Amino acid sequence: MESPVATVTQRDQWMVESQVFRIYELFGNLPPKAQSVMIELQRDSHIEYLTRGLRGLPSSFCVLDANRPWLCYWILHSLALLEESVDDELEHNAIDFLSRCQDPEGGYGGGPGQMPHLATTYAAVNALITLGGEEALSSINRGKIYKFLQQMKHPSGGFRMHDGGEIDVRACYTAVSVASILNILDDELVHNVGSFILSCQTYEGGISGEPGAEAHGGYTFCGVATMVLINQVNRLDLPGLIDWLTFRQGKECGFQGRTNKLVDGCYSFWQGGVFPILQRVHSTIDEQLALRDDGGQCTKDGAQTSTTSNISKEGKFFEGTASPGVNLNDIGYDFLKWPVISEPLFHSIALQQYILLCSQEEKGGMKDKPGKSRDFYHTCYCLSGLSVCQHIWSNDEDSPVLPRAVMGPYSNLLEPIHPLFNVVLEKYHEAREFFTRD
Ligand SMILES: CC(C)=CCC/C(C)=C/CC/C(C)=C/COP(=O)(O)OP(=O)(O)O
Ligand SMILES: [Zn+2]
Repeated sequence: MESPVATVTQRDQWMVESQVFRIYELFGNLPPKAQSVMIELQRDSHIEYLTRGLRGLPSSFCVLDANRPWLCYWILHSLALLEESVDDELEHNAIDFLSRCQDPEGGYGGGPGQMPHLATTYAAVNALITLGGEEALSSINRGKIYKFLQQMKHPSGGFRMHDGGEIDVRACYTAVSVASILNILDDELVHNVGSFILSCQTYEGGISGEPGAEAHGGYTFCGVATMVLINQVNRLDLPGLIDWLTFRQGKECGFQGRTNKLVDGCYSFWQGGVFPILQRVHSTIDEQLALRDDGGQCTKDGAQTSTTSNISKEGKFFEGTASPGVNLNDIGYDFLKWPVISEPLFHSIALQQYILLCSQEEKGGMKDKPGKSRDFYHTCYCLSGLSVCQHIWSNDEDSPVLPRAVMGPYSNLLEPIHPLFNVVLEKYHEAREFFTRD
């Protein structure tokens, strides 16, 4: 039987060839001026668009009234990726606003006085971590957030988005991501989360929002990142996941969110962002592939059916409890040191071309695709995806990014992110130090 590795590599090769051909066809048709303008990241225009958005936040987003912590995160994270800081007044206003979104009983709502919600809690916490500094970080009431997370925990193992709300993979990710980055993740919160996510991996290989639904990029990122953070990534069928994921990069060079749908700039992160995670769990992938070659059953609980004793360092599975000797709250930090030996399984230059040529607005901001309007959500996730593409060839956080990894001039280079939390790496380290000191 042909090895699944060979299949992935072969398909990857075909994909690369067709994309390279397609992009030169597209790019070659642009007038020379447009080529040089568009291939460059319009850094100043993006900064202006984002800063204007942040200034207008208190008054101009009535239609997104329940999403204002998200707007803070999308804008602040985009600015941080562009290595741009905000002035003291804007920073103070953002901290003050987010503090007013914090529920006295724990968690953050979509606006002051609104019911706490896991998605806006994730957004608020990531926004404050992105701002950094004593005022922002100490404004987060971790004890109350822990209580809120306990209240959202459902007997199935999953989490509800809010009181009486939906139970899905997004809720698992936002709860686990917040708990992990704030150093409050424990066995009680983790109990059966892995089984819930496992029940959402579909026959296609990707992950859906809830059992029985369709695999989708947004939920796939959430599911994979959560499984790593709870040390259970080996329970997923990783070769199946890679197969699904690699086929989501289309001939337009961008990613689609699900089979037979159109590509969209935001999936540059939701799909593209899974690859740097997979690169760090290569030994678990190899183990699952070896199990297939051995004729062993490569079930979703691969570690349990392994015929070998060679269980990889990362992702040992112990249901309901942390693996002995593993501190759950250290996984996100240790993950950064896990060795990267495989090359990315997608075409990172082609994706940068899609982002810069098709998603970028010359006047600032990014969008789904040509013909659509720019918005802060797409700006955040296109820039996050662009950063992933540029840094994916670097083996560790200290090795420099080579010019050939960056599409366009080297000045296009963005700050690196922590792949599991999607916050700028430097901001992550500051938060880690702050929340682990006693
Ligand atoms: C951290 C966090 C809260 C993550 C959210 C993840 C995320 C983006 C989920 C996507 C949800 C979804 C099914 C969109 C489909 O939209 P569509 O039908 O308009 O788009 P499509 O045609 O591209 O599938
Ligand atoms: Zn989109």
